[in-house]
Amino acid sequence: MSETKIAFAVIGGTGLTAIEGLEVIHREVVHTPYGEPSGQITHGMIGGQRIVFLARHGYTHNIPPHRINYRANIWALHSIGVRNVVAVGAVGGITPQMAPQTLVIPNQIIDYTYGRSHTFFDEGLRSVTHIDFSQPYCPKLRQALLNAGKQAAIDLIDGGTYAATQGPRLESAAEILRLERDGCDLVGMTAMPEAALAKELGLSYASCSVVANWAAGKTSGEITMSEIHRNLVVGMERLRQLLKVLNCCDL
Ligand SMILES: CSC[C@H]1O[C@H](OP(=O)(O)O)[C@H](O)[C@@H]1O
Ligand code: HPA
Repeated sequence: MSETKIAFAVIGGTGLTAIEGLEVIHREVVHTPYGEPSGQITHGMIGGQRIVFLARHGYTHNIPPHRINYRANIWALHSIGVRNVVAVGAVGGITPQMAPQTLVIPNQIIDYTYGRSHTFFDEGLRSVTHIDFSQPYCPKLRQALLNAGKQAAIDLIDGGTYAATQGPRLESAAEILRLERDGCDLVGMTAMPEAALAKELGLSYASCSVVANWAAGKTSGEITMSEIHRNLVVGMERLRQLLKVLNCCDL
């Protein structure tokens, strides 16, 4: 375990395979009982704070959402002393306020994924353990992110329900209408089981979702990767400014 306290970990997704401006201290290989994480853990400094970074899809973005070893990633972060996890994810916007380039701090999740290794309580002495998941995201860490937004003058949407779909394909327009009827505001493919695994290990976990596109059927025409990447470039720069002032000291 590292000597200096880690203020928080960032799990980066699409559009965030590295944090520009992060002063890298070292990279650490961590093995876990659940297999290998998505890559090495990068230790560094941002805004005068010690943080770690892990690229969820790998540093070359070669692991699709349904094949990510979520258990290894969360276990690895926990094992090196991480207590606060900021999960960054690209999402499609479903409800009208969720326009491309917007940053959202979601407060709820609905899980539509299947076939993923989704729990640490699978076998052994504590196999029958049922964690409370009424608040999937840590309210204190969410508030810290919202405070950072105020401090850095970055508009953030406070709250929203994230639909976690299986992918890797995007959704049909009818699927998005169904998610909307279910009460979802955003759609992405990685919040589950990541959020639940973090909670099983007692980590504070919150997310900053960066809206990359209008979800399927919300505009005419197809969703293109070039549109997604263009919007993520803008959104991720705002995210970087947010991370610089994020204060997790009082959590
Ligand atoms: C069309 S991009 C879809 C891809 O991007 C998101 O990844 P992440 O959540 O890791 O930023 C989404 O969940 C999909 O995996
Ligand atoms: O429209 C989307 N659907 C699912 N995941 C996504 N990640 C970015 N955009 C989307």
